[in-house]
Formats: sequence, structure tokens, C-alpha cells
Amino acid sequence: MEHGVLGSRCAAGAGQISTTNSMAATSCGKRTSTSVASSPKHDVKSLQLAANGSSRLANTSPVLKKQRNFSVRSSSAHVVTTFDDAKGVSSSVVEEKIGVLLLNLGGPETLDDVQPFLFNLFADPDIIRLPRLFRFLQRPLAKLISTFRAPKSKEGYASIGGGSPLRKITDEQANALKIALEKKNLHANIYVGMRYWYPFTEEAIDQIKKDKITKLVVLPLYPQYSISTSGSSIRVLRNIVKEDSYFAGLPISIIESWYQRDGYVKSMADLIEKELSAFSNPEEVMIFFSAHGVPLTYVEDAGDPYKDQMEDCIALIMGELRSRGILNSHTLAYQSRVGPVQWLKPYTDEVLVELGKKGVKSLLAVPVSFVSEHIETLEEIDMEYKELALESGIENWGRVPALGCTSSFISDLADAVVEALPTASALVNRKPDDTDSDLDLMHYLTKLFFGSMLAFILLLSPRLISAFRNTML
Ligand SMILES: C=CC1=C(C)c2cc3[nH]c(cc4nc(cc5[nH]c(cc1n2)c(C)c5CCC(=O)O)C(CCC(=O)O)=C4C)c(C)c3C=C
Ligand SMILES: [Fe+2]
Repeated sequence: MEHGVLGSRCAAGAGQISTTNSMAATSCGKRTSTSVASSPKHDVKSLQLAANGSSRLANTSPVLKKQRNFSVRSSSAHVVTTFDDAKGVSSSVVEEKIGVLLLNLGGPETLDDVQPFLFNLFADPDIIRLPRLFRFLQRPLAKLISTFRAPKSKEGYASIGGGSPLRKITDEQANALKIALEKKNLHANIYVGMRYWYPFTEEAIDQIKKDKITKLVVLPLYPQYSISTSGSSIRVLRNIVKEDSYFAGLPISIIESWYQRDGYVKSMADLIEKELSAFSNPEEVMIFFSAHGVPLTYVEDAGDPYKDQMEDCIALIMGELRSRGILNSHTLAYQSRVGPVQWLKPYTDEVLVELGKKGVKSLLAVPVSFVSEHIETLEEIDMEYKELALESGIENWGRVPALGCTSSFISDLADAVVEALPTASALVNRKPDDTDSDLDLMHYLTKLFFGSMLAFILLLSPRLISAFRNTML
């Protein structure tokens, strides 16, 4: 059950998004739509019918009359009609332009991009969390580690066609989301902001400002929150917002995690159910959830909710499957660890070997921390882990594709955006999440010690030194 680099899940509506730096969607203002600022789950359609001008408002339902503010959109100009008990109805013309910023990791598009992409990744203080005193080592360390890792990473990217499919898939998801939102009568510009490669989050932010967006929903394309993924992208966003008066005043709503949404859970269950049916004895198949790992210290010291959210997510998906009468056994393991530190356990490769030893014969791998195909599904799971599983005695192997542009999933993301709009508010006055890595003194000193050891080992490695020299030449 192999999957191509770009499954057909992302073919919807190509060409609908005009991309400046591959991210800005055109504003479609032909139809009349409404947005309501005060109800979390508003029925856009019913309001649209009622809100074609203030003269008709007198005849609308009591529910609508109670609504304090709503805007009526015609082209890009909006008449915001405000009800005031004392003074009656007053109107003013304002621009309302909704933006949705999709945050993702980004990936190298060519083999030459691999080392600089890895440099950006390891230069992120949310990926290599050095104590404040040691932050001056961040970039030299990133240079060393990226240079050291690049050959192995390049092999991986070469084996999936010479680059990451992430940008293409994310653009397709953006396109599909735009269409799904339009079906719900919400016209929005969709922007893609990648953390470590093009189009960078900073480029998307520039475009949002140029387009004079008046309300922004931020949607990281990671179902579960981790300091290392959504957290890192949101930190970049917050830093920009702090420095820029336009963003400081922009109402923003951030959807930090969405694995618990019904639409996501059901879409995952649909995919699993479908792939199970491809086995000759579906009921004997073990469902093997494989999530991207994070270093253990993220969870134990820095309070990353990733592990809890992942376990909760698996319980929800399994609950949905059970409610459909699918009673297969399941397990969760963590993949893609990098470097010498401990990561979340159990490790995918070790569990595969154990399951083989225990006599498990059929296994369905489910990538669960990401919604696009990428190197860790296409190379790590489909090639490395499949080979290991077959060598370990597992005879029947299957893999659930990533959600991509599955319509029920995209439609649910669109619902999440619509539901998030009323909570948009200026970010600057909100208390930022505490993601500082400095804990108590003991932790600090331990980190200092291990940080120095790591730097010392890396600097003394002859292979690294020569690799480093070569790239500097
Ligand atoms: C939920 C998803 C992810 C988490 C959590 C995450 C944490 C994390 N990752 C690294 C190191 C690397 N990640 C790499 C690629 C990569 N990571 C994710 C997702 C999560 N990472 C994705 C989707 C991708 C693939 C992008 C693509 O190009 O297709 C890489 C590069 C590839 C490689 O060399 O293996 C590295 C390195 C760390 C250290 C970390 C947590 C601290
Ligand atoms: Fe990663």
C-alpha cells in the first residue's frame, strides 16, 4: 500500500489562489456575505438573507434584532450597522477583510536547500533549547549540526524525488480552504507562512499588512500543540506583532490545537476504516499510530502539552472507530528522533521489532502528528519502517495517507475558522504563553553543563570539523 509523493487528496480547485510569494489569495467580493462579531457559532447563511440593508432590518427576527453588531458586505466595503437602544440605528462604512494565516514547517524544495533549511531549523531556540546564557552558541551550533546532518537528510529527500512536497500540498490545502470558506459564505484571503523555508512566515505577514487585512485567524497545520511546532511559529508571529503598530491593533484569533474537533477525528477514522478494509483479515490488523517525537525534556521540564494531546487524540480516534464497531487493537509510538538526548517513548522502530517478536502479523501505520505527506511519511514510514517491520516478522503492512485535502477535513477547518472569528482580539495586551526555557537553578546548571559538553563534543569531532571546513570554503 504505497502512496505517491502527492496523493490525489489535494487536487481541489487548482488555480483559485493568486499567490504573491505563493500565499496571498484574492479577495472575492462579488457576493454579499455577513459576519457577526458576537456569536461563536453563527449561521452565516441566515444572516445573509436578513442583512441586505438597514431598511430591511426592521422586519428581521427578534434573534437578529438582539445582535448588537453585524456587518453587511458588498464588494470589499462593509456597512457596519450598530444597534443602539437609546439612539436607534447608525451606520458607518468600513473595510472588513478577513485573513487566514496557515502556519506550517516548510521543507527544502531541492537538495541544495537541505543544509540551509536544516540551519534555520536548528537555529530556532524552540528546537534547540539552550539556556539564555548559552544562546550565543545557537547559530554556530546550528551551522555545525546542519552541516553534520545534511548528507543523511539529503539521502532521504533524494529518495522522495529530490525535495519536500510540503509547500505544494500546503498551497493546495490553502486553496481548498478558501473554497470551503466561500461555501460557508465567508470570503477570506488565505496566507501560507512556513517556519523554516519559503514562503517564510515573515513574508506572509508582510503580505497581510499590504492587503490591509482587518481580522486575522491563525491556524497552525499541526493538530496537536507543541512548543517545537505551533509554539515556535506563534512566537515568531508574536515578536512581529510586538514591533508593528498595524499588527498591534489587528484583531487576531489563534487556533492553537484542533485535534479534538469532531471533523478531524471522523476524517481520521474514515481513512483508517478505508485502509483496514484493504487487508484480507481487517479485524486482525493492529492500528499503529506513529507520531513525530519531541525530546522528553519538552514535556517533563518545559510543560509541552504535546504528549497529553497526542494521547487524547488517539483516544478520540479510537473512540470513534469503536462507535463504528471497529474493535482492532492499537498502539502509539514516536518516530523521527534526532541527536543523543532522550525523546518521547516508546520509539517507533523499537516497537515494530517487539511487535514482530510477539507474533503480530498485520499492521496499519497511521501518521498522526501532521496532515500532509512529507519526508517522515514518505521515506521514514513507507521505506525504513516498512522494511524493518517486514524483517521483524510482520507480513502485511499498510499505511493510512495523510489527510491532505480530504473534503470533510478541510470543511471542518473552515468551520474552525468561522468559529474563531468572533474571538479575534489584539494580541499585544494578552498575556504571552510562558515558553521560556530557564527553569530553576538546578535545571539551569544541568543544562549549562550538558550544553557545554555537547558543544565540546561537536567541536572536537574530526568529521564535523572537516565537514564544517568544507562548507566554509
Ligand atoms: C508535529 C510535528 C513535528 C514535531 C513535533 C517536530 C519536532 C522536531 N523536529 C526536529 C527535527 C527535524 N524535523 C525535520 C523535519 C520535519 N519535522 C516535521 C514535523 C515535526 N517536527 C515535519 C513535517 C518535517 C518534514 C518536513 C519536510 O521537509 O517534509 C527535520 C529534517 C528532516 C530530517 O533530517 O530528518 C529535522 C532535522 C526536532 C529536533 C524537533 C523537536 C525538538
Ligand atoms: Fe521535525
